[in-house]
Amino acid sequence: MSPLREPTDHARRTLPIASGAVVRRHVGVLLRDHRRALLWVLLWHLLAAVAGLAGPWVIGQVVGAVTTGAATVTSIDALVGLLAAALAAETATTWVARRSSLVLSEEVFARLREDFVGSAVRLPLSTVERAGTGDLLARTTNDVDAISYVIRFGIPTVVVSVTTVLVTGVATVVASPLAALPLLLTPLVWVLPTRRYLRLAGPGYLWEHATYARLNGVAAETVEGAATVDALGLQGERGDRFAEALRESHDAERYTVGLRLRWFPWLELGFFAPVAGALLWGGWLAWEGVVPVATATAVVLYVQRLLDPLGELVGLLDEIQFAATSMSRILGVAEVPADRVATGAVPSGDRLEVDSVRYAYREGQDVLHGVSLDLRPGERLAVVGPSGAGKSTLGRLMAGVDGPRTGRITVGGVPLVDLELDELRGQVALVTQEHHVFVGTLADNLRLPRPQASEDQLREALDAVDALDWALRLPQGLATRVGSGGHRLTEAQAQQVALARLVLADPHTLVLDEATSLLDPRAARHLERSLAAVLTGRTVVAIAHRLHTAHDADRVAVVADGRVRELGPHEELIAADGDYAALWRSWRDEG
Ligand SMILES: Nc1ncnc2c1ncn2[C@@H]1O[C@H](COP(=O)(O)OP(=O)(O)OP(=O)(O)O)[C@@H](O)[C@H]1O
Repeated sequence: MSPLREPTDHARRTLPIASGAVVRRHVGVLLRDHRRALLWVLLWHLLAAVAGLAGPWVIGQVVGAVTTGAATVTSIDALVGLLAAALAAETATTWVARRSSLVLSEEVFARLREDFVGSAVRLPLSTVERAGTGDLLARTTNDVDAISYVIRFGIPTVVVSVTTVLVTGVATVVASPLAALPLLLTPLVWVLPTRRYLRLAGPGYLWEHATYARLNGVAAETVEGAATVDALGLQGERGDRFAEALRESHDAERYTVGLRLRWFPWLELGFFAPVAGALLWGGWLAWEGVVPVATATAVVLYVQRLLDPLGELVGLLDEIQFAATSMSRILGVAEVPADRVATGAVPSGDRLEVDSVRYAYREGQDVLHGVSLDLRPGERLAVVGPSGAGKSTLGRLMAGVDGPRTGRITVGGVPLVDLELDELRGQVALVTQEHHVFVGTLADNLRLPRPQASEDQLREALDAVDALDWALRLPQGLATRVGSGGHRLTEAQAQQVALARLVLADPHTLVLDEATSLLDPRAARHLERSLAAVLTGRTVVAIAHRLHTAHDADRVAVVADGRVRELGPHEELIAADGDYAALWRSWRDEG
């Protein structure tokens, strides 16, 4: 039983899957947008199929002439000449037809891929985090590959096969409706098993795809966390997870292979029954003199000509079914609702305000319960509290990464989620330990927040974070390629690049979440200097996991159980002798 018929927690948390109707509509739009090219492709294939009809007809005439004794050398020569001309015409039209359908499928695939990339890069961060990278990775790789195969090879084959089957089928019936009767055997044998197969294959393939997503997720997580796996000796545990994900994939593949195995024998029967029927029935009709030998021969050859295209079509039906589920997964990415809608409102001032904010990662489980905070421009606010209290969540909301479930977080009176992302990043930014260096030059990496920044501005930003020296010493200076496969930057250098980007983005408010805690102490001290340079003159919310940073702040907010318990300057909170004073004493005593 496929687990997707009863959605599991995993299935609920993955990205959406588009319905069959959406997939059909989208395919309709794709075909409509390429209808001119499609019409040409159909026309060429039609010509090729018509040219292909001449062969069996000529052979039928030769057999008829020989068996009735009416053959002369001249008439046979003329027929063979006709056969050669028909073959040449078929070859030429088939070549043109195949070429035009390959060009069409490449265009359709390119469009689909561009649409998908467009939706994928617009996905809200919180959605990607909740779904895990595995699901998105599987959609970008396995699903795109499955569709690519069907579009590149499937569309041309379907067009060729359908036109050949239709044209040849019509020619068979026109040649002799009576001799063509065995053609009916195919649908008779196919209908029921194929309906059953198609009904079960859709959910089966969806399940199979979901298991690939899990497998990709486990693989990506293991590679990303390789150092942790090594340090904590988690090889066994990761191995077990792989085994479990593989087992599920194996079960899903077994299920779909089982479906195919039960369907294929009926297909085979449907192929060969009309050929055998046409031979026996046509032979008998000719023997009895009901139809001429030439016609019976042509009909048998026509029916036999149907075998290849029908075989291709049926083989593809399975691939198309598989690709249709991939298509639902790819189109599903576009169904994720935007987590912000820019209203065009312009903030008046730099004041960040948090008003009665609630937030839940999972429905019905709030982790922030009505938080309110008013940041004074230029101040430094430390947010402290026990682990799991909601500090990082509050930080993400204050930086506009996620929107609150209820309540408002505004800058200059405008909710953060009403701002364009570019505009938002110029107002407030989150600084974490994650600092990805993208593949490209160092200058490309620095220009991400400000594509128009001049070389001098890049140097100034690097200088501000004390990184200009090493940057200029790189093999090609700022033009050095960095990121995966390029010049390797150290952790501290990568963090400095991230800080220099902040200088270029120039937000008035920064939310710092444990910015330096993963570095070795020497690098951390150096980085703290760089960080201090970036912080100067800005409003700062520091998610303080070590209390000494709280001591230096203008005000301290104590967060516990998703609520702000205390708020005020360090000295005042100590004097009040509440939660903060207790935390402070225990930290000082440990120190
Ligand atoms: N991505 C997530 N999905 C579901 N729950 C989450 C997620 N991130 C955090 N939580 C939960 O939200 C609550 C608040 O977590 P948060 O990380 O904000 O606390 P914190 O005070 O920053 O803790 P720490 O100091 O340990 O980082 C915790 O109960 C945590 O388990």
